[in-house]
Amino acid sequence: MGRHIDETEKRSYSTWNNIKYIISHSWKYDKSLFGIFIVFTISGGILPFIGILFPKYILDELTGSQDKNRLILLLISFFLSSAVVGYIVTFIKNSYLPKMVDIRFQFIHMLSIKCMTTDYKNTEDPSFLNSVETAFRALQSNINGLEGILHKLFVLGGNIIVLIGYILIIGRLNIFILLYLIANIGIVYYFTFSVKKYEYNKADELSDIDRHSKYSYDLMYNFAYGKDMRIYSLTDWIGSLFQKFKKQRFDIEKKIKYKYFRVGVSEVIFLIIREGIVYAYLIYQVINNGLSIGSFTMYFAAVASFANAMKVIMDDMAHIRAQSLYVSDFRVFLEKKEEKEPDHPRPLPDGPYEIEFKNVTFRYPGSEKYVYKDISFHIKPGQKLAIVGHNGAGKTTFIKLLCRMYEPESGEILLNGINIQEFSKRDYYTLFSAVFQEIKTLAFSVAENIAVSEGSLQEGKVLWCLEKADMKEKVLKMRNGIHTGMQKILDDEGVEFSGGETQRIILARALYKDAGIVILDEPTAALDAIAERSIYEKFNEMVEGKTSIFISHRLASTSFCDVIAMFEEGELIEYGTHEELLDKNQKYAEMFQVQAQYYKEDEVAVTEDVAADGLLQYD
Ligand SMILES: Nc1ncnc2c1ncn2[C@@H]1O[C@H](COP(=O)(O)OP(=O)(O)OP(=O)(O)O)[C@@H](O)[C@H]1O
Repeated sequence: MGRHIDETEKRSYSTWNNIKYIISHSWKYDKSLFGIFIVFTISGGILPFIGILFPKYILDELTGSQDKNRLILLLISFFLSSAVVGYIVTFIKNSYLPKMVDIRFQFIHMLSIKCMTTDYKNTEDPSFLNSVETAFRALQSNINGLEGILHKLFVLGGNIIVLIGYILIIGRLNIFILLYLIANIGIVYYFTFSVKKYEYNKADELSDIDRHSKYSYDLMYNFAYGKDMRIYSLTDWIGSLFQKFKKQRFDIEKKIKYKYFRVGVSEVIFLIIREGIVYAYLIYQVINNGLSIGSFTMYFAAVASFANAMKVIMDDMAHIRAQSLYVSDFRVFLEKKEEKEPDHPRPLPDGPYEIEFKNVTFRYPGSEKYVYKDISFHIKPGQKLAIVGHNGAGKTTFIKLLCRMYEPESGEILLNGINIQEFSKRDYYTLFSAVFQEIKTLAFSVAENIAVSEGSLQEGKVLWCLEKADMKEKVLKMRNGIHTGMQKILDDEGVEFSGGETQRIILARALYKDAGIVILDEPTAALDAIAERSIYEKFNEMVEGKTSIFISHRLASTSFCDVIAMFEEGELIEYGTHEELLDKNQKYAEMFQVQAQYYKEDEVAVTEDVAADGLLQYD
């Protein structure tokens, strides 16, 4: 049995651990960044001192011996060194930015792969969907999240060198002034971090709001809902929902910004007190203790810059700590446990395939209600099974379990006698050609849509499948034949097929895959009765020898199957051939008669003996 994800297990990583994680991945992606980092750190560390030390010596020279040669040498060295080092710093800044974006995209790729490969059940789980939003927060901007940390780490080295330099300079002046400055700035740092922490704590709430607001936003631009929007006057309702979510977001952001504003005000007050005291001390030293003007200027600049350097480092560290929380969410998401794959997966058996549900009990995660309680049945190799039943009877759930989208709570599903969980999922999926209820085509060409599951596109095979799905003629008449784009999202000249035509393309895709087990979950719902019959006749021929499962509400279309299973409220209530079930004259027969009546009323003649033969005929 696979293990369900425990959504309550929200772990977190320390900031240091996240830093190591980011550095080790960045090293893997782009080693040159580290060489750039060393040069940048050294140049960035030297640059501010050029601006502090040279003016001191120039001023001392001017107020002292006034040696012209020495003054010229000092001035030339000052301008040359600031130009060269300044140029290196600017050049490197411009060259590392695109590299960091590239690294962020590598992490986005990791997230995308996780989203595309996670257990299917997660995609129907709201808490999982929320955690996707939260994880993405670590990747959606240059200045925050993962890339934000990388930027800060990049400048942190240079800033630390600068800070050490200032500590040495100010420490020479007075150790207590130094300690006072450190304490004062430390308090401001504490305020800043607490607001950042508050902002992070609101992230889950914001994720939830964003998910709702994104959904209503997407609806407004999704023209597939165009008819419903107009007929059911959904416009105002969806518009107001979007406004409501935007307002909720705005209110939270307003609170966060207000907290930042308050921190900003207290920062200014602390700054005035801090610098006022230190500058008063410096002036006192000049007047009473003979501090030279050159030294005064140097200390003055060092104190002003020290506070700034320390604030920058503190802010950067607060930023790294706060953003590290998002990185933790990202990592926790990536590490979310998936259903355990077997350590030594069994090789797939050869077809034809026999399927057995053995005492299967199942309910959806988080749901009280059982969809199946202890159901057992058997599909023989190469047999065509039809599953029928009212809405919500559990037909699609049967397919989800068979395709390993969910695991049974108890019981087993066997393929040729082997529990399906003993195969790797990747291998197992290759066994199925499936057409699901929700028709999803891609905005690529007809041929790509059909051959998408295979590595190579064989045009002849595509045409053959289109012919079987009764679409060849129509597609070949289009401007670019099988290379015509579907939908207009990526191709202005893309075609919009009708519901029935799209369904045929999807059927062609299932034929193209030519897998050992065929699943059709209401594949012909959008087809008219005659088209449906024609498709089924062809499919009947195509699935010969393959194990196939058909789900349909139209009993006429399932009656050609070898055996029929009727579900009701998660129980298998009837099982047998079409004729056997008609003879039994119970629920299946009743449903069949009602539908036959419906067709008759629609002036579609149903020939009794053909119906008994298993196929409804329409004149
Ligand atoms: N993702 C889900 N989470 C929770 N319950 C679900 C989920 N999907 C389906 N159900 C419930 O499981 C039961 C069986 O649903 P299922 O989709 O298998 O029915 P069905 O027979 O295929 O219905 P229909 O003919 O309408 O397609 C229903 O009560 C449904 O509400």
